[in-house]
Amino acid sequence: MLGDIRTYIVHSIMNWVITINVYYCFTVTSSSAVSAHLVASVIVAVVEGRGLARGEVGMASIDLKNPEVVLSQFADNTTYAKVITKLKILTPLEIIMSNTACDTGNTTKLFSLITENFKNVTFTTVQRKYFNETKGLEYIEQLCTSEFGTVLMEVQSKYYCLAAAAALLKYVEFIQNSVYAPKSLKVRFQGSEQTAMIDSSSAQNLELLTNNRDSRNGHTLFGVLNYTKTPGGSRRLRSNILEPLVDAETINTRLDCVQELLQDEELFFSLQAVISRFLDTEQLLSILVQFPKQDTVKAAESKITNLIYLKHTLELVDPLKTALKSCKTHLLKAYYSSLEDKRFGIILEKIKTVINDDTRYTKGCLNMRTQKCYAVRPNINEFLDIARRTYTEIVDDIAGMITQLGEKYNLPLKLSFSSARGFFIQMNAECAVLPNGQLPSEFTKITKMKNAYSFTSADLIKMNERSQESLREIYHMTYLIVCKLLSEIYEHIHCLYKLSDTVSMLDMLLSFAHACTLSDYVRPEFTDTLAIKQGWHPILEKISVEKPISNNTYITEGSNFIIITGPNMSGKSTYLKQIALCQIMAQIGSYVPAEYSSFRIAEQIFTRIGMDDDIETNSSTFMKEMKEITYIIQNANDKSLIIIDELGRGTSTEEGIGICYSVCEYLLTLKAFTLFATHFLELCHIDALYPNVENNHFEVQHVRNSAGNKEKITYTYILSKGHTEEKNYGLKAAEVSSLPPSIILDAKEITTHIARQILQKQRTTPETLRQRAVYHLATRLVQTARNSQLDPESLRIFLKGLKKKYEADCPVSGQAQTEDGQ
Ligand SMILES: Nc1ncnc2c1ncn2[C@@H]1O[C@H](COP(=O)(O)OP(=O)(O)OP(=O)(O)O)[C@@H](O)[C@H]1O
Repeated sequence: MLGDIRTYIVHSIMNWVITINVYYCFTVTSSSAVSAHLVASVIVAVVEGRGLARGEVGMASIDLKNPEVVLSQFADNTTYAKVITKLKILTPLEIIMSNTACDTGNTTKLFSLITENFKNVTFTTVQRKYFNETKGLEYIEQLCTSEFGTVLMEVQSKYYCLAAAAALLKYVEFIQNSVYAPKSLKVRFQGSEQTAMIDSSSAQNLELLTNNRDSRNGHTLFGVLNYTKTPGGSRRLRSNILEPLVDAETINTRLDCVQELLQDEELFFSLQAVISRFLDTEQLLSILVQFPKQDTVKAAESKITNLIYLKHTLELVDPLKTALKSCKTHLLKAYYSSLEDKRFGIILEKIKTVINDDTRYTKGCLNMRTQKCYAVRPNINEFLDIARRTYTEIVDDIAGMITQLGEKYNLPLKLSFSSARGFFIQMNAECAVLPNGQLPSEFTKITKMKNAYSFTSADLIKMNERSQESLREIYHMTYLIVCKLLSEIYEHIHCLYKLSDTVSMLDMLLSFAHACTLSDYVRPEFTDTLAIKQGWHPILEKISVEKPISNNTYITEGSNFIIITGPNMSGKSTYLKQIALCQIMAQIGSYVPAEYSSFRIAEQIFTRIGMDDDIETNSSTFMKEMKEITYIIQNANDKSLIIIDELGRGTSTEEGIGICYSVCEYLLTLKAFTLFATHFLELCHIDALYPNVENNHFEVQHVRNSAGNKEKITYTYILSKGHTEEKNYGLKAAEVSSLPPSIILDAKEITTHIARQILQKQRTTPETLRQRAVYHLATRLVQTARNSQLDPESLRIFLKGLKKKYEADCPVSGQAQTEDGQ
């Protein structure tokens, strides 16, 4: 009987309510809402060792939307680059540190650096006593689910991350006004060695998540790859882009999946259809594992909502299994088996004993309100059934009243609902003829939006209150039933961790496959060589109408330092970024924009790009350059990929060349793969001293106009061997710009004059003549040595000796000068 009434009410409300203000109390699942998912919700506690242990840092973080505690502990250098990078990746909402880190007059360097780098993040200090490793261990023993219990072995003697965990969990329970249920959290220890490190300024330079032009648009690597359907999927993609994998086997396992998804269209579409119906499973878990300290109506309503979400989520397990049933690759099969966990079925069965079969997650606040109101099966609580009958009658009365009012005033009135106003009346202004152009005085709180009037009446306000009152009763009684139900299913709930992991991973892999279908990407291989055949820039492809010009890349251990030259606007920066982006794409398990590609796994990716001043840290262009290059020098190793796009441009030419030269020489001592773009053509000659240096340049074409008197540059964006032969290309680029012709003419004259003066001076000084002779001799010797049958080691020793001699004879400022003064 009650079931019938309920069905009747649901239908009648649906018929009467025309306008429903859509309000998702849970995060919506469309990809357009991605930015909303990226809103900061992570709290991090950081603590540093004291005395001899200074530099040893412990971190613990938790995402308020995901019940997973991530612990890490590592030794950092004096610039605290690792801490800052890790924090930037986490994009925290709040950072917690010990009050002893900022004792008056005794602020630690780590504290100053964090506050300097995270000016917009809430910063909280708590007493040092809360950073207590014993308490931390207790917390983890108590809260970590048995499935992730092995973490205890990993962190047992890692005092700093345990101390950070203690402060973090205490603090989060305090601010959330709730406690975590025993054995309910996933706790993970994250060693820094499992992922490649990309520092935050490189992430910015490469436009991984945001671009320098507009933080909202999707012209970023994230934008290129993000076709995820769930908030968890987009979060996973984001974190993978910032921290790509370094284990070729894991990457290949992912690539196998992407390949299968691309080859099996049916699998792709059926999987995507199921995945897109999932809600934010991590957030759901996060709420389910917390017990509110106080029972408020809001808390009650939220628990009921989440139980409905839980039912919705569990009902998707079977369709997901069906979609995965015939898959072939290892990872997809593993996900299929993880779904065979019996606990999904057990929880769902238990839920169904209390919750109506047809109760489900629906969009729209009134729909959800109705679902919550009638969620519990009839005959479980007699008083609940009576309260729901009362509610039904009130809603019926409200609907009847609106019909009567419409007839009374002969107006096309409609009943509407919003979470803020409750029930209210709406009327299309165009369909109504108002006496004296005014609404009857009975109507109050009138607002007009476009062509629709919204208003209420004193009676409707009273009825709204009554409906709210009876709803509160219903929620309260439902809440008690739901709590009892949840207490029965708690022991099984941790299978949801597996599910959320499966869903977010599948979502990300589907997203990679989706991106591939829109452009011809290729599956990367992992070898000792970075070889890209006809690769292109994925973000440029998204922005431009025409497909970008593609280029080859070939870097090996024997030829690991590539100097790139070419006029302004010829495509150097684009090419450098394209290589780093392809490397990241490959290391997260995505296909890459190329005809063929092979990568050497990079443990770190460094970039130095751009000429902007950093207003935030009050650094000049030059200082910013120096800071970035220092960071690279301090942290790079043989497995790094280093991209340097112009260096030493913020100071005088001679000093700039000097800096570039010495930086190159340092980097040449590493086996890192380095790409170095420069306008200092003097640098190109370094290949004479180092056999592992290679010169490449971007070609341009000169086209004369029909009268044959004016030359125009055409950019080919094609990379060729050797260094550029172009001269005065700055002036040529300026000609294309809107700089007035008179200024350009002046500039040309001055340039010619200065060049002539320099040449004159160089030709005449005995020192220059000597240097030139040494240079030519050195070049010839190198060539002879290369042509000889010397084995690589002897050749290296020979060249090193030669270099020393050359340096002694020929100081840096005069090093690479050739006859025409270049
Ligand atoms: N491969 C390409 N295909 C098509 N267009 C390209 C390509 N490379 C670059 N471009 C276009 O040329 C513009 C300039 O390229 P880029 O900034 O890479 O030049 P650059 O050589 O680094 O210039 P500068 O030396 O002045 O910094 C880009 O904004 C892009 O629109």
